[in-house]
Amino acid sequence: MKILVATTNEGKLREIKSILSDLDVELLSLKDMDNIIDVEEDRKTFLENAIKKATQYANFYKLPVIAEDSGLEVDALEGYPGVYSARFYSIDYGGKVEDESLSKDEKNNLKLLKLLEGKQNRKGRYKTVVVYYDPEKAVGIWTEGVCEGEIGKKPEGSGGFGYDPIFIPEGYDKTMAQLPPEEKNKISHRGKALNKLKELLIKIGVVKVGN
Ligand SMILES: O=c1nc[nH]c2c1ncn2[C@H]1C[C@H](O)[C@@H](COP(=O)(O)OP(=O)(O)OP(=O)(O)O)O1
Ligand SMILES: [Mg+2]
Repeated sequence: MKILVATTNEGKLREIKSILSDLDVELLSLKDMDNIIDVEEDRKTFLENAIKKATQYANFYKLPVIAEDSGLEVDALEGYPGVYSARFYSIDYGGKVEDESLSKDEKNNLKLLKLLEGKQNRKGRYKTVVVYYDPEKAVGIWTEGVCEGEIGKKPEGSGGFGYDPIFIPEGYDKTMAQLPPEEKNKISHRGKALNKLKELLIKIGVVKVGN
């Protein structure tokens, strides 16, 4: 069976495909589709945004879909960036970063480090909500994952994506970007949520293990 991994984020796509690689399914990406629709993520929670992405993509492409909404919540910033994580650099909270020579991820990380300058409490966590939705069978499942950690003082490492160069997982003394992908997938919010989803999909007979 085919499942569309409906994300525009290459880093997420890579990790989702790797974590689900033991399933007997063909994982498609938006690049395999003839045309790409844009889903506005205007909801207040990861769950609502993930449901919106999963249902809109699934109903448009008439395929079972896995979609995800995730982000970083920082205690000293009242939980920001949260659902604004992808476009944190461009929102009013904490000011905007307009240096067009930087990538979106670099602008997000620069803004976060600036807002945390001199702050003792650097605790934060990655959160994700993953939604599986099959419009034909009217099956919808969602799972969530959290990875506790803290924000480092400067970017380190070249692995992963997004906030990984400044996110130090609990129990580690290096950033997520300094961990090999398989190690990140074992401890990450995404790995936890997708392994829960895998278990449920196998339990209800939607997928099997083995290629
Ligand atoms: O493991 C992660 N390591 C580092 N950063 C991460 C991670 N997981 C989410 N993040 C950050 C990246 C992005 O700035 C935001 C997700 O935003 P989010 O809207 O869910 O994804 P997105 O817009 O990149 O792609 P899409 O919506 O098409 O799935 O949180
Ligand atoms: Mg997004």
